[in-house]
Amino acid sequence: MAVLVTGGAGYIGSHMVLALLDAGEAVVVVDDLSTGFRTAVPEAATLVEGDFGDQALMERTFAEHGVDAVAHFAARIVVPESVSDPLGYYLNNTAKARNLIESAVRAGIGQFIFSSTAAVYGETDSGQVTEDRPLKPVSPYGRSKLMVEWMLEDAGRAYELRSVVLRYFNVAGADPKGRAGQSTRDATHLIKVAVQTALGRRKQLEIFGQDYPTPDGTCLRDYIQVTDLAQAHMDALRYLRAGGASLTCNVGYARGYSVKEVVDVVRKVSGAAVPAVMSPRRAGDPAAIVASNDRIRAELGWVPQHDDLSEIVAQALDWERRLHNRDAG
Ligand SMILES: NC(=O)c1ccc[n+]([C@@H]2O[C@H](COP(=O)([O-])OP(=O)(O)OC[C@H]3O[C@@H](n4cnc5c(N)ncnc54)[C@H](O)[C@@H]3O)[C@@H](O)[C@H]2O)c1
Ligand SMILES: O=c1ccn([C@@H]2O[C@H](COP(=O)(O)OP(=O)(O)O[C@H]3O[C@H](CO)[C@H](O)[C@H](O)[C@H]3O)[C@@H](O)[C@H]2O)c(=O)[nH]1
Repeated sequence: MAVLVTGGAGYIGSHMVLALLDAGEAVVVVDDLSTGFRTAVPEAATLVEGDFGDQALMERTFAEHGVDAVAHFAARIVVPESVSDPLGYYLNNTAKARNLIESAVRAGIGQFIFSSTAAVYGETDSGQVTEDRPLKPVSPYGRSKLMVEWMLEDAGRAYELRSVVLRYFNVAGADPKGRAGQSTRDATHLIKVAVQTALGRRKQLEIFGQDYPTPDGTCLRDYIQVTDLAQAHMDALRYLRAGGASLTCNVGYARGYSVKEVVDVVRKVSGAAVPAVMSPRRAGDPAAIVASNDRIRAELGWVPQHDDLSEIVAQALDWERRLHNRDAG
């Protein structure tokens, strides 16, 4: 038995690969290395370099490795890029996911875990978002993911396929043992940008908008640590293998931090000034988005271990230093 991880050379997928290997699972990664890194895949896992939408490749890989479950992470993930290249996003995130689901069904693989996103909700009020909230994504990225949720729902009714859809909130931090972290080139995520600024790799950071209807006028987000997120997938895998029915869950800590609060924590943890300038709002940013996590706790028994913004920032700083030393070396 093996678990197939698409996008396992990327930021979040590589943490899932570590969690699986730590649990003694056999792991096959399929990744085209478009934004991922060969070095992010440990030797104990098999890396197949290729496109997860290539049905011949996937069906061969499923058979060769005795795959019993798929964890599908691979995608394009930059919201503004999805606005300028929607068809590219619908191809990679939606059309190829359709092929992958079909390949899994043909191969008789009935267990599927899908990386969805809080972006499927669109604008919400500042309260906690429950999974049954109406879904009104405001970006092609969010829509490209929501269509995969629908395909899984419909395929689950028609075929022997059960899925857990995990809607991640804002993912941050790194493996506490320092084995993995976010290496994304030209990253746009707030915590990554802020720690790069703290370490002098960027001159300053921009705070996008300070006139939102939030306590300090900057956007509120729910920052979820990447190892806790990987654990949610491990809980989902156990649940599916035990025969659990298809399920959709948020993954977040049910607590929001403003952009200014995040920058202050980065200043405190790094001891650096972190120069920040006020900029206009960024297109497509909802004011506030915070998870309700009652369902994932109840249904999957998920218990977060790293719900501490200072710890998350310290991990991101540590990883950034390692990256720099590696590049410098
Ligand atoms: N980072 C976040 O805050 C966040 C939030 C919500 C949801 N997600 C979702 O989590 C998943 C992983 O995101 P990430 O932050 O690790 O991104 P990432 O860019 O680091 O990882 C994506 C991986 O998929 C690979 N890939 C892309 N297209 C491929 C293809 N056609 N065939 C094979 N491999 C392909 C890339 O090379 C990369 O290794 C994505 O599905 C994303 O939508 C991320
Ligand atoms: O340099 C920066 C970067 C970000 N921000 C602000 O910080 C907040 C968080 O922004 P990120 O870019 O870190 O994350 P997003 O909330 O835009 O989006 C992330 O979380 C979403 C779900 O909530 C999606 O899944 C998406 O893929 C993922 O990138 C936003 O208010 C943004 O405007 C800044 O002010 N300056």
